[in-house]
Amino acid sequence: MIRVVHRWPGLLAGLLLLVLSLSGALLSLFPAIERLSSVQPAALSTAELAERIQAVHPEVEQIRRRPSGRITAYWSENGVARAAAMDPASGREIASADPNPFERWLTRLHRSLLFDDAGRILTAVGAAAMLVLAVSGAVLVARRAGGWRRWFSPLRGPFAARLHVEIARIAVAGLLLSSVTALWMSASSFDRLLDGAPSAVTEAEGSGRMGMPVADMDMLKRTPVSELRSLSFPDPADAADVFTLKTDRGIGHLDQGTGALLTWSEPSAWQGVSATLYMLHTGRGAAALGLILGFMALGVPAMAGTGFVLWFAGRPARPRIRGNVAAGRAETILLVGSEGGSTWGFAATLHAALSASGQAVHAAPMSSFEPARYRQARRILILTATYGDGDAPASARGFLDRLKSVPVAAPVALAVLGFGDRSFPGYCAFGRAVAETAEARGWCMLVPFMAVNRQSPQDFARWGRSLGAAMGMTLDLVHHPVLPAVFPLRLVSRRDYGAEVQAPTAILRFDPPKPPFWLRLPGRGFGRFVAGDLLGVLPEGSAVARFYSLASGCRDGFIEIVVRKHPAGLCSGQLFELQPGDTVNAFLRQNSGFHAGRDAAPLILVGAGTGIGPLAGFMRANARRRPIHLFFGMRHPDSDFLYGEELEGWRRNGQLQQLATACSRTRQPSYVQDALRGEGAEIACMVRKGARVMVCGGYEMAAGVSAALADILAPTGLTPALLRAEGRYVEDVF
Ligand SMILES: Cc1cc2nc3c(=O)[nH]c(=O)nc-3n(C[C@H](O)[C@H](O)[C@H](O)COP(=O)(O)O)c2cc1C
Repeated sequence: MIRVVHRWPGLLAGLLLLVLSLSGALLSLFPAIERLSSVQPAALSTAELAERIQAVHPEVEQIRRRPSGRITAYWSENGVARAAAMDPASGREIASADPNPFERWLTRLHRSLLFDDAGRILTAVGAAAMLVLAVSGAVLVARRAGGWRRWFSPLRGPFAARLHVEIARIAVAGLLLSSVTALWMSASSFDRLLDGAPSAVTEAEGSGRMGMPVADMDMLKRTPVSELRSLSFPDPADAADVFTLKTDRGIGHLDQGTGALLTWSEPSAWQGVSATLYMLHTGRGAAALGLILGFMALGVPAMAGTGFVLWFAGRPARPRIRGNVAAGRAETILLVGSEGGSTWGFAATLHAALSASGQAVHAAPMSSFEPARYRQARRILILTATYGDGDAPASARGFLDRLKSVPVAAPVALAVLGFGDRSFPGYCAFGRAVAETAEARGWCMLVPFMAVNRQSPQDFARWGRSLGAAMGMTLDLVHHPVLPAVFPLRLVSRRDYGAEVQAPTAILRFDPPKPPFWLRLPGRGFGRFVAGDLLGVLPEGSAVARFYSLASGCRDGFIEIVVRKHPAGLCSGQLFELQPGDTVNAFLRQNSGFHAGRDAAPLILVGAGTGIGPLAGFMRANARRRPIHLFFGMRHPDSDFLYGEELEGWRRNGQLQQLATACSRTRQPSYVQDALRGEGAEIACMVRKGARVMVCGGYEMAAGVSAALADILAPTGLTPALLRAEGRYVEDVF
């Protein structure tokens, strides 16, 4: 919803906002230039200033001081009205008082688009659109960063999206201030607010006398020029006329014969607020702030450009769902938990099938779960993937906690379909946890939980049939998976290991693809990556990708993975056949849960076999020499010591502090968990001091490492579960 609120004002008012922001940024320069070029009188009183100017121009009618300090005098000469900027020290003219024609034109453009009232209404609409964009944009930035406190946390994603958010982070405060003050000024220019003109000065009887020199008038002597706004002189032919003095503190009338203060009125609170808002918007009186706001306004063209690119590029990972009914009107609520987008494709197929049978269906991410909004709902269908160790995918964050806390919506039945991969130990574990929690909370289940393996259209169709039966209808779900956008990667080198120990393994290095700039800008390129992210490889003859942890980051200039050949593995078999120059179709998937991070905390890396891949990437990227202890398990050092030479080099130059190996096919077989126990005291000490543990490898190895670590940490009162909760124990397990 908030995204829609952000998108449409931006698209509709984009051009108007460009004109307003660019003209505003240019206008912000004038108060600063004027301030620099004005002579600032030192401790001068209004009486002295008026006397000096009157000495040169006896017919002076008014003296004005601008917030920049510039003094302008107005007088008539032979019946002709004259005005000039004056030197307060000499009372002489120093420059023309006429505003720069370009400034005048720019001001009219900014205030009214060179039209009158219609233009002013349009600029007010522009200011309102800017306010909506700034508020919704701030909420979106906070969401993306993971909370308001993480406002400046590092970003990932397409270049255009990152640039858009980076600029917004800096500019949003200025844009909020500019749009609120602009709205106030528009409203007051239409007399909507109570500021109006300064409160009327009541006429007071003067003495009827004339001729007192300005230099002798007490009130003028007591008013420093720095507080002066204007001083109007009385008509020399009219004894009843008075001096009018306007200062920062109020307005008064002075008797021209005695200098006595006849009336005095101070500005109301509204006028005070109005003057402050005017100053904040124009920078008149606060030139430095004006320059800062002007600079922030320059972010608007950049954000408009990147915002348009993002809108135009759309979200390729998520298919468009046509005819999505509002949550409050739908009988069927379809909640989707997805990270890579493929589950959204299944949801779109289900949505289309149910809509075709006349149902009103609302599809939304699981993170938006809000039963109170589902006023007409009769059923909630949940389609969700599983990630990591039974974790929720990105669009389902917080769902389980919410399910546990909201009251059960009695007439609404629920069904859960899990998407996963049987090769993971926690097969569809998150979907299963959702179904179990719902049942335990007392939700009525429409059909029992079912799992879809590797995005199987057959599994999906089977679930559709049982769902249809429960709903008393025929539901044929024919799903054609949408293939991810893949890039051909060219193999540049390969190193083979492990044949002698029945573990054929290869380190494959590919050239990174270089799609053209116009594809990269909206995020349709290969993307930026670091070690620990995933390479999705699409084998020939299959629509389902296999994922490999990356052993390199984009700064290395190549893409590297470690592959073990499985006896009947389609993908590993094809990868193993590759020779330099051959290509494979692949795409990038971020895996932020398994990044080494940029902090200086020591790392304890534990890996076996191909699990060394991302760990090698962490060491290669360890330019700052943070302490890294590696525990590496292999079969035999003569056969599958992956990265053996590099490890030696990294140890020599400090990128790796300590290496412990365990070999399972030597005369004294040992495993990484044994190596860990061997150095238990040192590990416990490092963990107590803040070290982070990262484990990569097979499920059994990871289970053994977790058990060993539990024993090692027992005396310290810490457990792997506690460390996991703090993000100090992470696994990439396969
Ligand atoms: C990094 C990663 C971790 C995964 N972890 C699991 C898992 O623990 N259990 C499971 O059943 N499937 C796991 N899967 C498979 C996904 O759940 C499955 O491919 C799903 O269809 C992806 O849906 P999505 O594209 O909508 O995110 C994992 C996939 C990846 C890429």
